[in-house]
Amino acid sequence: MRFYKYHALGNDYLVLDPSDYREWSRSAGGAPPAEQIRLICHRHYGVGSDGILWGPVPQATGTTSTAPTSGVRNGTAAPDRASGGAAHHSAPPPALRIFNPDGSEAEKSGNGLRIFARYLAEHGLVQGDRFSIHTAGGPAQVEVLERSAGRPWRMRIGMGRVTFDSPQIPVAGPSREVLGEAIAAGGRHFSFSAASVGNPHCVIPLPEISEELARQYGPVIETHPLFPQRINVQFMQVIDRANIRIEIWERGAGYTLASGTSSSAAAAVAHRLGLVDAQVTVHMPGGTLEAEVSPDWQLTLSGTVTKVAEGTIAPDLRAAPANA
Ligand SMILES: N[C@H](CCC[C@H](N)C(=O)O)C(=O)O
Repeated sequence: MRFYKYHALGNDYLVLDPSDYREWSRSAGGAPPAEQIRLICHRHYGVGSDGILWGPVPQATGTTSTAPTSGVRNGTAAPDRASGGAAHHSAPPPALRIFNPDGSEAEKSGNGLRIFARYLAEHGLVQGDRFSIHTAGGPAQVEVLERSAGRPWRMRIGMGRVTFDSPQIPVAGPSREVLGEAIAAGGRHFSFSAASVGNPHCVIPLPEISEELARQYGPVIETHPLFPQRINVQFMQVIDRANIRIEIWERGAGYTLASGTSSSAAAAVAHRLGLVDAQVTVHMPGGTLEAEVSPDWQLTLSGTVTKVAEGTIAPDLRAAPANA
């Protein structure tokens, strides 16, 4: 039961390959039980991580569908809008499922995709510097930019098209673009915009932001009734037309040092509100990502991936106390 630990600007993940975990990959859900995910990600009782990258997911036999074999669990069963699981006859792109430390499943992860791309390349599971990875939130295009041995790799990821449409995110209420709306949380009023790059985001522009602000109001907004599938939250400070700074509270993960989909959503909202140009550097506590918004709202992210360690999960971890 091997794990491969990486971080992307301090947002760390464990890659678990289903071929190492037959009991789970052959189970009804085709993935680790939520309780095991919580345990493995636990910072004291487990290996510790901001999430699990479960892949490459075995493709359905017969037609080489590009959709993972089962839908998203505990999260938005986001349809694969890009290919709609259409069958095709070339080898399907490797599929990735993403789990948060609380056991919920996410449709997409920008840092997770960069990390999984490095894992696939290092293990000869893809060829060349350009390939795609299928996620429940749609396919992502990868380009390996730098792969020097023993140093962080740099990758560029096509994150797909951002949408501000309430039904796609989802945000409760009439169908509309969610821009500059009011929300009350924790006794305070904010103006927010919402976006999806496959997973849901609530972006709150403010003149001043801080970790304390994210930790105080993030959890209340994450679970606000406006957001039926919960939501990732970014408090955003616009520095100038080419730089923004965000503090992040992630759905199902809490406070994180960096987030690719959060960077994408924040850059897209800032651009949609006319606050920044199409190329934006996103500054986070863990480091910076370069985001680019195309005229048709396709998001591209570039950033590093650092390998931390690899090892074996001990059998007794799986029997740890229920209150872990
Ligand atoms: N917590 C997120 C998934 C991880 C996103 C983040 N780590 C990234 O790099 O995009 C969600 O439930 O949608």
